[in-house]
Parts: sequence; C-alpha cells; structure tokens
Amino acid sequence: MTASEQSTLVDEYPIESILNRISPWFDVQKTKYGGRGCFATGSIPKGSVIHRSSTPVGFTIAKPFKKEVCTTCFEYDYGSTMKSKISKKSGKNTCSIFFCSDECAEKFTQDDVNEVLLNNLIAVEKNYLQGLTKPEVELKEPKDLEKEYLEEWDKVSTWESKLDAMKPTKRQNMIPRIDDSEYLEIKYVIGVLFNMYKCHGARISNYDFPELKPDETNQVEMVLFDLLYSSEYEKVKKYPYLLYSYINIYKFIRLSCTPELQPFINLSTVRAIIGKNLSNAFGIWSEVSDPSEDKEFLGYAVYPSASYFNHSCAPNIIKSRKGHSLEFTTLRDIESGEELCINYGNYTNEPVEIRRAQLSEWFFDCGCSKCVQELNSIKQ
Ligand SMILES: C[S@@+](CC[C@H](N)C(=O)[O-])C[C@H]1O[C@@H](n2cnc3c(N)ncnc32)[C@H](O)[C@@H]1O
Repeated sequence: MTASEQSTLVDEYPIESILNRISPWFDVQKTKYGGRGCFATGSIPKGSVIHRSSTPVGFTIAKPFKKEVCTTCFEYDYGSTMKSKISKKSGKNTCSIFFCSDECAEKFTQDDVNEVLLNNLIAVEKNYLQGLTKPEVELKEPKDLEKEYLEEWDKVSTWESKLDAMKPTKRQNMIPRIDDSEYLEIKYVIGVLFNMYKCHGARISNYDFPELKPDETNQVEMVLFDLLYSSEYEKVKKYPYLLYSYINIYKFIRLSCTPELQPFINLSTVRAIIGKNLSNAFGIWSEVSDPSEDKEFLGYAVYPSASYFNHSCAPNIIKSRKGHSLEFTTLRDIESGEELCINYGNYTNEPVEIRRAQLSEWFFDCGCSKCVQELNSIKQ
C-alpha cells in the first residue's frame, strides 16, 4: 500500500456515507443528468447558510499576482504589493511568499508543519526562475493521442526508475523549464501533496462538518478529495498538447520537492490531483464594487466539501468568498428534496446555445431544468 492510499482509509464507515455528513441541510445523491448532486433534506428558508468550507486542500496564485495576493486570506488590493513576506535564500536567489499582514504570515507558519509547505513553494520559485535560463521548448502535439497517451506516461515511469541512481547535480539539471500555466498548476499540486503529508495516518473519529475542529476539517476534506472525479483524460482529449504539459509538471514536481513530500509523489496520485482540479476548482477572483468592471483571475482553489454542488442556469444557492473560506446561501425558499445548485459562471439569461458553449470548458452539456425546458421548446 502506498503512503497516499493509506492516508485515505476511513476505518469504520463506508466511504461514500461521508458525503452525507457535509451539511445537516443536504444529502449527496446521484442525479439523472450529471453524476452526484446535493439534495435538501428538509425545507430551507431563503437566506440560510447551508455550508461553509473553511480551507481549500490546495490553492494557487497566478504568477503576475504573486506579490499582490495574500497567501493566507487571498486579499487583493488593486495591485498593491502585500505588506508582509516570508523570505528564504535558495542558492543564489532569495525567494519570498507574500501576505497582507504579519498575522496572516504567522497563521501560515503555524499551519506549516516542519516548514514543508514553505520549503516546497520556495523550491518552485527557485526552479521556475532557473528554468527561465534554459531554452524554451515548444510542446509537442500528439498525432495519435490514445496510443501516445499510454506510451508517454510509460516512458515517464521508466525515466523515474532511473532517478535514484543519478547524481543530485544531474537531477537538478533535468528540472524542466515551465511556463506560467504550469507554474499555476504546480503550486496547487504541492498544496494537496502537503495536506497528504500533514493528514497522513490521522485517525478520524468525527465526520460531521459543522462540529469539526480546524485539523479535523482538513482531514475530512482530504477524504472528500479522494471521492472527487478526475477529468484529466477529457481535458487532454480536448487539448492534446496538455499531455506533454502534464508530463513536464510531473517531472518538475518529482525533481523539485523536498524528501517529506516524495513518498506521496507517484504518477497516479499527481495525475489525479491535476485531473480533480479541472472540474472542481473554484476561481479566486478580485472583488469589484461596480459590476461592469472586469474581475481579475488571481488563481484557483479546491474545496472538496463544496464540490458536490452541480451547476444550474437558474441557481437556488449562491457562493460567496470570505477570505479563504467559501459560504453557500439559499437564494429562495427551498422545498425538501430539491437539488441545491450554484451557477458556475455568470450563465443565466443568454440563449441556451450560448450558455452551453460557455459551459463546455467544464466538460459537460448542461442538463439543468432551465436548459432542458428551453431545448425542448426549440425542438417543438
Ligand atoms: C463540481 S462537480 C459537481 C459534482 C459532480 N456532479 C460529481 O458527481 O462529482 C462538476 C461536474 O458535475 C457535472 N455537472 C454539474 N452541473 C451539471 C449540469 N448542469 N449538467 C450536467 N452535468 C453537470 C459535470 O460533470 C461537471 O464537470
């Protein structure tokens, strides 16, 4: 059994039953149109907070906003550089992680067992910068995806089996140059690997969300993370060049991470972590006072307990971000048994074809009741 498999054992419970302990307001059940969804266990008045997800299991801030977004609470102040930072010298470079206040920096340090997260984030910064001195490599486009997909990942296995025998300097030279989107993905993967390290071997005795202490919440979120679906292959089918990008990401992580995270790094775990972000991540956006202003995409985060809400073009709950927590509130009175849905973007009043095209990035054809009704009336 690998370290990561062992960390996800839930001793006394059938694992899926945990889904029904996320909130007293809803159960997670199969839908007829889109995997699982959240269904009200009783009537719920308008304005009720039905779930809070306090911390993501993995998050990432985009390269251009690195100094402008707080690593702890995601505060962004219209492009001002954050007031506080934690810096570490790494080789010739000094790399830093940024925070809006000393309190947020302190909170990061308190949660960072043995400085593992800091050291790995600093390693990413250092190896990203060093990679910029290497020639840019254009990503290949697979010709026969199905065949190459298996063959290329097999080649990575073979590459990996030779790593231990290699000198550290040779391994260091093999760290690939990464681009900004790979940098974004890598920081998220490292956050999840860190939580695997942190929660590894924990004995979980309580799964009822509203009653959990912070450490327990993190452990239960990691169990829920295991139950999320991955869409790695769907994404690669749509954008085949990503096969080589994901291989780059894997190699970078394998060669950059500190020994504490190495037991959790293997092909299936890292590919699943990447694949789960694709249909489950929540964007971290700048807040705007005027709705006509464009929001900035600052990064993204994965909150497993909040990932079982399906999309509807006529949503009955709304998500709001409070610092690094997410809160879900009912928009109207809800009847017992109704499905609770958020809107994944701003797709409500456009014609159904436009909404479907916008949602295709999420790899599904919307099956919400509004779309079904509108499509039926077009057919008639
Ligand atoms: C965040 S997950 C929601 C939970 C998911 N249904 C599950 O079982 O894990 C997003 C995925 O759910 C499915 N989904 C969500 N809303 C949908 C909708 N309106 N129509 C069809 N599928 C939907 C899609 O597969 C989408 O990629």
